[in-house]
Amino acid sequence: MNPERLFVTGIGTDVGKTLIAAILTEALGADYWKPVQAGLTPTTDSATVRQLVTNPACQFHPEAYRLQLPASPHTAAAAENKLIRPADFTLPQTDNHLIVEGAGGLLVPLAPGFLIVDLIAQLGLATVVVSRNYLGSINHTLLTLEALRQRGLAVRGLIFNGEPNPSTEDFITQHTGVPLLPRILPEATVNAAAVSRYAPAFRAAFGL
Ligand SMILES: Nc1ncnc2c1ncn2[C@@H]1O[C@H](COP(=O)(O)OP(=O)(O)OP(=O)(O)O)[C@@H](O)[C@H]1O
Ligand SMILES: C[C@H](N)[C@H](N)CCCCCC(=O)O
Ligand SMILES: [Mg+2]
Repeated sequence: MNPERLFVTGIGTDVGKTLIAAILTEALGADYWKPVQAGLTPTTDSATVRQLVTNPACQFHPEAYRLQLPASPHTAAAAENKLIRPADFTLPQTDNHLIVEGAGGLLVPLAPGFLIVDLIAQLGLATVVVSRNYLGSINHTLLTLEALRQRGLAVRGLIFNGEPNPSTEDFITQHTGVPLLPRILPEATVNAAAVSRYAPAFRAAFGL
């Protein structure tokens, strides 16, 4: 069976990509890679996923760029007199399933003329899109899905995270025809137990 190689993107920053990357990593027993980490304190996304995952099959690959400033990666890089180079991004060597987490949303800049969406295309990965409900999230979700469609990039599934909103979710689903993966509810505590609870539904969704 071909391993799943998925890029977790979202409709913006703070929508739950790291939580969902942890759930996918746990569910598939996958490797995890965050190519660009902007902001190192209080913690990194890779360290967070490490804490949330208990499946011993999971391996963690080092970031290509670790930048101090919690800002857009192009800004965080400039603050350290660095320029992010597309050639520095090559997929980690593994035969395992691989979950890759972006930074912010799809059109976040890494360098002049090089956005997160260009990185997805360069790596040749299918996407998982995370949407979180807030007023304005319909527009952000449709724009994200349209940008992927225009570039011919595959969507393995859309995940609604947080407080459900049936009217919003039904419109997005019907308008785009995008496949859905299991939804994530608001969790009182984001911890390994919560991640483990969602893993079986995701294993089933991936036919595992
Ligand atoms: N379903 C949920 N229930 C409770 N808290 C959540 C849920 N989803 C996300 N959070 C919390 O919301 C915050 C932002 O989530 P997360 O860090 O996963 O966002 P992100 O999309 O990965 O952001 P970034 O662009 O910085 O990588 C975190 O504190 C996370 O624990
Ligand atoms: C610092 C933050 N948590 C993310 N790592 C980067 C978010 C970049 C957003 C840029 C933008 O869309 O304006
Ligand atoms: Mg994250």
